[in-house]
Formats: sequence, structure tokens, C-alpha cells
Amino acid sequence: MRIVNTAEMRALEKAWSESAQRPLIDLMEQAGKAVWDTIEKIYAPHTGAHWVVFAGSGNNGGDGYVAARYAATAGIYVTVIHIGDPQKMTADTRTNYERFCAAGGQVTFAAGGQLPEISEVHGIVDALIGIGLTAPLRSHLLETVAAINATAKKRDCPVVAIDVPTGVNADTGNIMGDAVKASLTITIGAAKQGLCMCPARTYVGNLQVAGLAMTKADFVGSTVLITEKNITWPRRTPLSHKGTQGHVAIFAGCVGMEGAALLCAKAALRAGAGKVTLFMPKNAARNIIGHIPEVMVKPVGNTDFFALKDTEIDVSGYDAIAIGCGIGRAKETTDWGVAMTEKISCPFVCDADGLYALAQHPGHRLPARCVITPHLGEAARLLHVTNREIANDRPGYVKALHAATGAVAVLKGASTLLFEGTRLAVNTTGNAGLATAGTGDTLTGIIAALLAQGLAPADAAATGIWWHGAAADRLAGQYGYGFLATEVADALPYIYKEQVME
Ligand SMILES: NC(=O)C1=CN([C@@H]2O[C@H](COP(=O)(O)OP(=O)(O)OC[C@H]3O[C@@H](n4cnc5c(N)ncnc54)[C@H](O)[C@@H]3O)[C@@H](O)[C@H]2O)[C@@H](O)CC1
Ligand SMILES: Nc1ncnc2c1ncn2[C@@H]1O[C@H](COP(=O)(O)OP(=O)(O)O)[C@@H](O)[C@H]1O
Ligand SMILES: [K+]
Repeated sequence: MRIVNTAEMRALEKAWSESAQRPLIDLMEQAGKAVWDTIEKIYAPHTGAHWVVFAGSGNNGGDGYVAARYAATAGIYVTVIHIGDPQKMTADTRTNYERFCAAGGQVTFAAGGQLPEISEVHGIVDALIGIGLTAPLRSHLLETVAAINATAKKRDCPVVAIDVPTGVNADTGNIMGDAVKASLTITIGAAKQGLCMCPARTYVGNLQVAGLAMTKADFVGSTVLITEKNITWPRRTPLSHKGTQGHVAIFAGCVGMEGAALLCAKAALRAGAGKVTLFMPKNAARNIIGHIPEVMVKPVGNTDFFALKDTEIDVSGYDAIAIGCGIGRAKETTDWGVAMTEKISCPFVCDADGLYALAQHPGHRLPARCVITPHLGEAARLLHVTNREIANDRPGYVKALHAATGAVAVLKGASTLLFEGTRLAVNTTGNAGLATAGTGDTLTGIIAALLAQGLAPADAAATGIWWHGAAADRLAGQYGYGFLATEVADALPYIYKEQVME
């Protein structure tokens, strides 16, 4: 599936119009026709069925008028309810409004709050707003959206959104006040990236792309989904031994947060690392020796924390390193953490308190072989913005994380995002069961293990995110929510077996 952001979509439309020397209204014609053709194919509405099209004054409304005209021609009883000021119709929308009226179509104008009663309806088309939404829905639109959702529920009829369900931000996937709950979204030309992200995904329903003349067969959008079809897996051969599967060093834990280190280590082993060595401050190490017999534990220094003198530890013999889970936020520890990022010469992943350390040293650059895995709060701290600013534009901020640090950037959360410098990648696995302590530590261990087994940093990040989410989906299928981070680690081999060995 081709996936684009809205700027890219508008550029595509403009480039097509210029090169084909045709007006954009020709695309609107194609879009509206494709919408009605898809509705016919999926719902096969009978002659005389009543469909209601809600149209706005922007070009999304124009698509709606074109679809309504094709519906009427096909013998459907179609009515258009135009919401908002008809004086503000774009030129192309007005032309299609006039064409619909000339073909005998009925249009009711309504302000939003006072909608006509819809007593019998077989389907609703949402052509209120598409990619033109930039701010939270104004009140009259909020009322219309609520009325559409309530009517669809009451009448048990499908709602087909044109391009984007009204209220969904097509770039970020955020809900701008409220949104139409579509059964089917027919997106025009190429899928808009926001449609593939949470929370929008629950409003989109079945997603269909209506291909237009402007999207050439070889066109690839700047956004990609991370699915089982495009990730890379580490392999074993019958001759593999622990020395060929990579040695991970983990710098994690402090007194009181030993568990973070254990989860990271366990996940690294479950993700196939040949060997795992855990470096931990002495007083913390004492508490966990033997907890995971497969892990080699190296107590460090003489304190409860990592400290600057620990930069002397020899890290040259490892294939990948994980740094930061549960190391705490003592000043000496943060100085040590930042200094270590300069000393490490192999690929590494930096998470949790390691990211806190980086945030104390603004401007510190990381090598391209480093993966950072902040959640929203850690990203906000790194970029010196608020959590809300990040939440409002996660795709923009994952790119900002890469730009600010130079590392492969992962922004965790529902629909984890990845940016390595060229394409935005959106993960498709995972569920709210992951909203439990320690699941981030397991992700760090997985990515470190994949780096140690030779995957390139961007591939290790993509496979790691997908695998972690797939393990959680398997657990959610078994238990619902309430599974533990340890169990996410333990579920990894089952997913590997399904994906690689069967
Ligand atoms: N450029 C073109 O000719 C084409 C456009 N297409 C369609 O046109 C859409 C984009 O059209 P536009 O750029 O006109 O934008 P939209 O029609 O998506 O949105 C603009 C309209 O929404 C209203 N609006 C925006 N934010 C609002 C808010 N917060 N509260 C209430 N009302 C709000 C505006 O007042 C305006 O009427 C696409 O999604 C697609 O459906 C397609 O037909 C392909 C061709
Ligand atoms: N609602 C959700 N849907 C999908 N994944 C989620 C959700 N909530 C959290 N996660 C995932 O769970 C993990 C939590 O990581 P993090 O917050 O660092 O936890 P911790 O610090 O306790 O290890 C991340 O991989 C994140 O993407
Ligand atoms: K719409």
C-alpha cells in the first residue's frame, strides 16, 4: 500500500495537473466516481435505496457531490446535506454541486446543529472534510459528526468516509475533538499516513485506496508500515553456536531498579543473542546474581550507581550494547552515560535513564549506529518541549529526534514510529496490554540482540518493534490484558517460530 503525508499528496496532485495539463476538477471526478464504484462493489445497494451524503464546502465535499451524481445515475435515492456556508464552496465543489442539481439531485443546507430528521437510510457518505482539517472541529461540525455516528448506530447502516473520516488528522492520526466512525474509508490516490496510526485506526474501518491517474504504478510514498512482510530476521544454521549469534553487553540497573536490567537481559536472550553480559553497580548486582542463570553478571565499581570511573570498562569485545534501563538519574551516572556513548564503538541502543542522561547534555550527538527508544515523556525531555506538543505531532517529532541526535529514532506508544533519516515507518503490532511496567526494557533487550546478530540499526529497530508488538498481541489473544513484561520476552520465540521456521 502506498502511504503519503498530506503535503506529499497535495504535491502529487499539483505535479499531475501540471504535467498532464489538466485541471484538478478532473481528479475530483475520478475520485468521486471511484468512491461510488467501491460502494457499489462492497455494499451492492439496491435500486431505490436511500443514501445520504454529508458534504462540506471544501474539495472533500466536491468528491461527495460527484459520488452522489453517480449514485443517482445508478438509481439510488440520494440526498445531500450540505453543512456550513454554501458561499464558501471551492470553485470545483460548486461546479459539482451545480452538476448534481442539474441532474435532478436534492440538496438540503444545514448549519450543523439543526439537521433534518433522517428516518430511513441505507448508507451514509461522509464528505465533510478530508485532508484540509488542521484545527479541532468547530462546534457545528462536532454536532454533525455526533449526529452521523448516532444515526448510523440507530439505523444500523454503513458510513463511508471519503478520503479521511471527518475529524481525523490525516498526518498524525489524532482525533480533532471527535470523528466520524466509518465502516469503510475510501482514501483518494494513496493512503494518508494518519489513517494507519492510533487512535485514527479505530475510526477508519475497512481502508480502501482509490487509485487515481496521478499515482503512477511505481510511485512509493514517504511513509511505510512495519509488517511481517518487510522486516528482516536473524537466522541460525545447523552450525550456529553461541559465538556466531552475537554477544550483548547490557549496562543497566541500580539499587531498587534491578528488574529493569533483568528484563532487558531476558529479552535479549529470548531474541536470540548468543551471550549476554550484564554490567551492574556492585550493590545492585549482589541482589540479582543467579536470577537468570544464562546471564553473566559483572558487578561494577563500589557504589549503588554507575559512575564516571566506570568509563574505564573495556567494551571492545561486544557485538552490541544496551545502555540505560534503570540506571537512575544521579549526576555522576548521567555524566558516565553520556561519556559511554562516545566510548562505545559497536552498534548500541540507548533507553530510559540513558535518555535522561542525554537530555542533561543538550546538543550531544550520537552515531548513526545508535538506536534511541524514548516514549513520549522521554522524547519531550530530550527535545525540550511539552508532552502535549509531541502528542499533537508524533510523526514530526520522531523526525526531530533523529535530527537532534543523529540516531535511529523510535518513538514508542500506540503505533510506535521509527525514523532513520529517509522514511517514516509506522508499526502495526502491539496493544494496550503493553501499558505495563518493564515492557520498554524488553524492547531494548530485543533491539540489542538483533543488533548483535548483525542486523543494521534501522532493521534491528523495525524488527524489534514489530516482534515486541506481535508477542504482546499473542498474549492479548490468550489472556486479554494483564500479561507481564517477562511474558512478552517469553513469547518471542513463538513468534520467531511462526515467522521464520514454519
Ligand atoms: N485538489 C483537488 O482538487 C482534489 C481534492 N480531493 C479532495 O479534496 C480534499 C481536500 O480538499 P480541501 O483542501 O478543500 O480540504 P477539505 O475539503 O478536506 O477541508 C476544507 C474544508 O473544511 C473546513 N474546515 C477545515 N478545518 C475545520 C475545522 N477545524 N472545523 C470546521 N471546519 C473546518 C474548511 O472550512 C473547508 O470548508 C481531499 O481530502 C480529497 O477528498 C480529491 O478530490 C482529489 C482532487
Ligand atoms: N496503548 C499501547 N498500545 C501499544 N503499545 C503500547 C501501548 N502502551 C505502551 N505500549 C508499548 O509498551 C512499551 C512501554 O515502554 P516504556 O514506557 O519504556 O516502559 P518501561 O519504562 O516500563 O519499560 C513501549 O514499547 C510502548 O510502545
Ligand atoms: K471525509
